[in-house]
Amino acid sequence: MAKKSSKTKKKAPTKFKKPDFKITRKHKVILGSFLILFGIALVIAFTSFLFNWQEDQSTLGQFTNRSVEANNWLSKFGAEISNFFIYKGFGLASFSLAVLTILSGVYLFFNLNRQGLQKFWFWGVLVMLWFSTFLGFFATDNALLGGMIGFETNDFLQDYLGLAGTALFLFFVLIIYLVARLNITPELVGKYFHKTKEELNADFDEAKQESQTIEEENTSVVANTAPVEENATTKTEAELAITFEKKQEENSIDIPIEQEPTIKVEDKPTEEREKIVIKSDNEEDVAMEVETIEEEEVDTLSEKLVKDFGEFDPTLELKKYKFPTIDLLKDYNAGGSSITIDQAELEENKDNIVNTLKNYKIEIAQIKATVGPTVTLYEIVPEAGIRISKIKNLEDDIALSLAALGIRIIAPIPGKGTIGIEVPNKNSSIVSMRSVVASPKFQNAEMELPIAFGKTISNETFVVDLAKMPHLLMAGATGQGKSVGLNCILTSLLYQKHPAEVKFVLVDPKKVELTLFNKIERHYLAKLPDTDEAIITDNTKVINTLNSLCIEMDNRYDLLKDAMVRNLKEYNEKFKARKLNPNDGHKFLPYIVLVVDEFADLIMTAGKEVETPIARLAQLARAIGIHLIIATQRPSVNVITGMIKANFPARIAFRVTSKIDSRTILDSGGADQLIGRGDMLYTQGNDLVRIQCAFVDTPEVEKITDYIGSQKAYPDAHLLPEYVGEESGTGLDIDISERDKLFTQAAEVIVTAQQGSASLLQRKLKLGYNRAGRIIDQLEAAGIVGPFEGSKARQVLVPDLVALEQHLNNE
Ligand SMILES: Nc1ncnc2c1ncn2[C@@H]1O[C@H](COP(=O)(O)OP(=O)(O)OP(=O)(O)O)[C@@H](O)[C@H]1O
Repeated sequence: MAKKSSKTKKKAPTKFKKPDFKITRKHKVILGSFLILFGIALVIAFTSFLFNWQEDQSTLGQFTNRSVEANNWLSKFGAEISNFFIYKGFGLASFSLAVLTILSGVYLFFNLNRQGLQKFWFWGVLVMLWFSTFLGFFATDNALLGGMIGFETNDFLQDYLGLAGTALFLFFVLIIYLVARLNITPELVGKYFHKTKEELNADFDEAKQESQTIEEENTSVVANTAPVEENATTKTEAELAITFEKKQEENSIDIPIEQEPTIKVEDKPTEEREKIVIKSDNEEDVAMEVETIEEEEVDTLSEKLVKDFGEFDPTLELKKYKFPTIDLLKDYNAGGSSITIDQAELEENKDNIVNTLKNYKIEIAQIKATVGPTVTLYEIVPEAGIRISKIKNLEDDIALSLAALGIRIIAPIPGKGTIGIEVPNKNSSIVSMRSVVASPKFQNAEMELPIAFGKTISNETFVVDLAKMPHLLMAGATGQGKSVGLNCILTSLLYQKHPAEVKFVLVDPKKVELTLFNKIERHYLAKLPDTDEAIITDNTKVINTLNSLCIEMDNRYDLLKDAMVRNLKEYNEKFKARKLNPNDGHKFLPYIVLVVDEFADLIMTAGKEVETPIARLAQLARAIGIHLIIATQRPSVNVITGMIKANFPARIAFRVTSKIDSRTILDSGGADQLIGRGDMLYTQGNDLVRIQCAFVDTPEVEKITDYIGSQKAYPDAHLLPEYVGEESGTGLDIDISERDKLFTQAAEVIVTAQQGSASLLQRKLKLGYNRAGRIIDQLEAAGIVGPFEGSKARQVLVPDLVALEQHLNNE
């Protein structure tokens, strides 16, 4: 059974592939009403043409001449169109064209199943041709009967088949129509006559009964047989429906597909139902019909929803939300380019490099400078025969000779075969957040979570996708630009993502760095239920939040599994296309970005309790749209453990104090040679990129958060699932007074869904696993759900909400 229906489902998308343009419900109503009215106009014009066609002959062909008047009720238009269809076309049979037009309008207007209409057209055109040809026999008497087409077709057939042959041919076509379309079979005709005979007999007997009581027996026999026969031939709609249901029961063993007959069939026009009933003698035909209907319904449901309501728009609730404008950000290089090229400085540095290298007997063939915002990269091509390893070994000596802070030697530059020496500029320029946000690279970024970090050494805006990272580790000594870096990340997301699309969970033990984001709590922040502040400053609460995120992760995985998709993007796309039912717990899932400032502090106070959920999230959360950004001042190995490092391929190092720290974070030196103030190295597993982090000052962040905060917000911050620590679990509460606050609500959820599962409560009430489990135990104690049954959901013992209310009142 299942095999057959799945087969039809698979085939459907290719079979019914539609062209690109989309007809919405509105278009259908407009087009439908037009067709209905146009069809009516045709009927009027055709009817009038029958009476006025001779008078109107003279007006034909003078459509543009306004002085010429036609007698047709629709004037010249009516005369022309009727002449075209009736006289030159199909004669009287053209009326069926008008009827078909009206029918098409009705189908569109009421959004009925298109399949039925296709059948109407097919058979309608056939009937029209048949009648037209048939009436062609009499065309010599009256030209209007069959029209030109009817006459010509008839003439053509007669040339080849003769008069009798043509008549027989038409008769054969009539039989095809009666059998294939009206399902009239000899048995049915026989039954009809038989029934008529029976009815006549019955009437006759009844009449007799009134006068002769002796014939009573005879009448009762007839009455017994009558209802059985009645099913096959009575034509009223209600009776036909009942007949079909009866037939359904009888056929249920033979029909090879699973059916949902009542709904599907009720949706079909009466005409369809009638057909099924008459076919009732032929079981296979009944099955085929129902199968086609089912296929149509299943395949087009989401498409139909999308057509009627459009794609689901997650931003609808805050439809008027305005993204922050660029002018909220300060332009630090107002009136000029962000880069100042000092020719003298370039010359001096070049000479310095050439001379220093000469001291080590390294000749240079070529040198090229790329000026960046804070450092200038000198690319050197050494003379032939000089080994790169020699330069690499002399790295420190060269740096010392050049005597400048922040020199970094890259030997060789990956993929280029040259050697790079980065020398800080005497006058570094600030990379403003405004310049990176306004850059086309960021504006046109087709990324899930685009972040504009700043500018590279070649002055290009550096934009990466947080969703691809998928988690970020950030380290740097104090005062080197970490907090600015975090603000830069958050600002980037605020400029690109709607509140419905991304939520932040902010952990800020320093209590001051991220406070400004409190203003956008109800727009962008996520928090635990029953907490006042969304930004977490207390280390113990962090543990609950992290565990809650783990629950959210598990819930999301369940939803993804249910939706049969692999990641959040696919899930949301499917949800937007209305292919997931919100009644099954599906909803649009925003990205969640967890930002932890001062991770070292957290590890020191909470240790393993924090590390475990962080590691778990880092390992598993990438597919379900939870991304972690962790910043720390102290990149020591007991803070950034192997487990954490393994799951954070994307790392940023601001200036650190020692080479060891640089190694801990980047797995290589270099971060100790940075110059600070936002000078950073970024790696996503392979190459190191030196970037000048964009600068966004506190007043700018304040302006942005004020701008967002002043707009209409959601009623509350995004609520994460509740997590109740293990230690606070109290086991089974039999005592009514100790019941959970959400007990009644939970009971209602369980009874409504008739499914006694803790995960349902978790989803619906956003509870932690433990709390949901406890409530289930309480529900069991209260006799609302049955006992634990292994992997199966518990049985719900209360049938509906009314019974539940009674049950609780009686306690
Ligand atoms: N990208 C940048 N461009 C220019 N100046 C910067 C940049 N980033 C930071 N600075 C300068 O460095 C100062 C310190 O930056 P920030 O507050 O981000 O340091 P931090 O690493 O967070 O320090 P701490 O860990 O002590 O909080 C800023 O006040 C600013 O003057």
